[in-house]
Amino acid sequence: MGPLRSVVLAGGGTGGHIYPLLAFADCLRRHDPGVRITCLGTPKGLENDLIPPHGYDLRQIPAYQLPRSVNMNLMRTPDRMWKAARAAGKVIDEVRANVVIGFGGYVSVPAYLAAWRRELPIVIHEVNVPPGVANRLGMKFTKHVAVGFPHQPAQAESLRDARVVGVPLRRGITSIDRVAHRAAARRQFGLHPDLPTLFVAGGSQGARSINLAVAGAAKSLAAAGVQVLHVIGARNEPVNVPHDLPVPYVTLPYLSQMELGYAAADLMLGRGGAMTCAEVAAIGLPTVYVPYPHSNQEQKRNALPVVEAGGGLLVDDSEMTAAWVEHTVIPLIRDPRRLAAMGAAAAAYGRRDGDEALLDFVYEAVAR
Ligand SMILES: CC(=O)N[C@H]1[C@@H](OP(=O)(O)OP(=O)(O)OC[C@H]2O[C@@H](n3ccc(=O)[nH]c3=O)[C@H](O)[C@@H]2O)O[C@H](CO)[C@@H](O)[C@@H]1O
Repeated sequence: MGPLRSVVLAGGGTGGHIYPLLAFADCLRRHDPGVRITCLGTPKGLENDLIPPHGYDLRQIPAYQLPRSVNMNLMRTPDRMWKAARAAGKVIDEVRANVVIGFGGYVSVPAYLAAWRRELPIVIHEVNVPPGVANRLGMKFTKHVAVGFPHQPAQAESLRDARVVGVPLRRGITSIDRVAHRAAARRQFGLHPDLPTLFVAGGSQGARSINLAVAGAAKSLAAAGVQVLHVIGARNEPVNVPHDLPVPYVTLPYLSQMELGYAAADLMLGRGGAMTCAEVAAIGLPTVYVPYPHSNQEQKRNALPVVEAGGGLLVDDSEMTAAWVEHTVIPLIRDPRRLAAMGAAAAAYGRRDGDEALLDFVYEAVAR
C-alpha cells in the first residue's frame, strides 16, 4: 500500500475535466484498492451524469462562479466562494483526506482553498496552455503541478517547472487495438466492416461548423465509398443528410463509449480539445483537427505539436466547408499508406501511461 489513505478529486464542468479525473480514479483503485476516493462536484455539473456510474462517491458543493481571469479579484463574491470552500472542507474533514487532486474547472477552486487552509498537499493536473483560471488560482497554493504535454512548460511561464506526466485516459480507450477491434466496432454502429470510415466528433458538445461541412459533403463522401459515423453533440440540431445514400452515414447525439468510435475509424475529424488530442494520439488515429476558433487559440496550441509530428492535419474553422472535405478529406481517407504513416506518427507522439505517471507524481507529493 502506498502513502495514500483518502483522496479528494476535484474537476467538473466539461468532459475535458471529468474524464481525466475518472481515469485517474480507476488507476488509483487498481493500484491501491484500500484508498478512499471521494469526488467533488456541483449540483448541475456534467459530473453528476459521468461519475456515479463508475461507483465513486460524488459529493456536491455549492457552485462558485469563477472569475474570468486570475487577475480579477478572487474575493469578488467572497460569500459564495467561502461557502463553497467550507462545504469542500467539510467533505475533506469527513473523509480524512490526505491529499487533494484537482483537474481544473469551477469545482476545483473551493477544493484548493479548503486544502490550503488545512495545509494538505495539493496536486494540480493541467492540460492546456494557457492553464485554465481555476488551476492558475490553485497554483498560488502548491508547487505540485503536473501537465499533459511536453509543449506546455515551454509555452507557459507558470508551467515552467511542471512535471510532464501525460493525460490520464480511460482504459477503454488506451486498450484499443485499432486493427483487432475495427470490424466489431463498425458492426455495432451498423456500418460496413470494410469501407473507409470517417469518424466525426466535435469535442464534448459537438461542433456546428463541422456538422454543416461534413453533412454538406455527404453525397460526395458516399459517392467516393466513404462511410461516416458522426457525433453531432447532444444540444445541436440534427444534420441534414439524404436518406438514400448508397453507403452508411450514421449520426448520434453523443457517444458514451468513445472507444468504439475511435476503433471504427480510419480517420477522425474533430476539434482540438486537449482530451481529444491525447486520446487520438495515444491510439495512433490520424486526425483532421479543426480547433475551436475562440478562447485564446487554446485548441490550436493543443493540436499543433501532434500535427507537426506528422500525426494529422490542422484546418481553420473558417475553412471547414463541404468543399474542403471533398478536396482534402476524401483523397486522404482513400490513401491507406498516407493514413498509416500519419497513424504511426501520432502514436509516436502520444502516450498511454498518463494515469500511472500522475499517480507516481501524487505519491511523491504526499511523501514530501
Ligand atoms: C471549447 C473549449 O473551451 N474546449 C475546451 C474543453 O474541451 P471539450 O471538453 O469540449 O473537449 P476535449 O476534447 O478536451 O474532451 C472531450 C472529451 O469528451 C469525450 N467525448 C466526446 C464526445 C462524445 O460523444 N463522447 C465522449 O466521450 C472525449 O472522448 C473526450 O474525452 O476542455 C478542454 C480541456 O480543458 C480544452 O482543451 C478545450 O479547449
